[in-house]
Amino acid sequence: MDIEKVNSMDFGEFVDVFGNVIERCPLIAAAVWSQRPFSDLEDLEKHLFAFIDALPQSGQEGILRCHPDLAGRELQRGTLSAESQREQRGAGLTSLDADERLRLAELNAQYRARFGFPFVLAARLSDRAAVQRELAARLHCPPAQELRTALGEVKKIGHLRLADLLGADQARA
Ligand SMILES: NC(=O)N[C@H]1NC(=O)NC1=O
Repeated sequence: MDIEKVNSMDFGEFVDVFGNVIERCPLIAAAVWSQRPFSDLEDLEKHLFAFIDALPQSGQEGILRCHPDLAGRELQRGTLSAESQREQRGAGLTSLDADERLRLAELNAQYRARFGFPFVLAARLSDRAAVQRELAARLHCPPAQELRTALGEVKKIGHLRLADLLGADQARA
């Protein structure tokens, strides 16, 4: 998919295609649509991320709260978004044994109790051992620093999802 195609999308198509670049936050794609035309993929990404950066802390925390836990109940129930399912499977989180699942559930709960939002990590850049290690380490970070780290992970996830969307059609072209 090239940038001309992106710039020619009407609102509905644009939100359909880019609405889950930021997990379960289609409002962000909806907001940047009116900022077309984009000069390239990086420009589109810049607008999406600038929207996140401009939000008050409550909005940024809201974005984090839209993310499902890693190896959490939604994975067990099969109710994840297609993107999240792929990412979590890729990191080996669908094949944890019972002890690993329990340990992650405990750490996820401690993290949520401390910060008030779920632990977010770009699973595609990680694996099951690193997820647990990172979660245990980030549990001890100061809240303001942790909010910045978590939003950085949201952007890494978004960057990879955008690359998938724009790379997929290039392969077909
Ligand atoms: N909690 C969390 O990090 N979830 C996200 N991470 C990722 O790579 N995909 C997700 O849905």
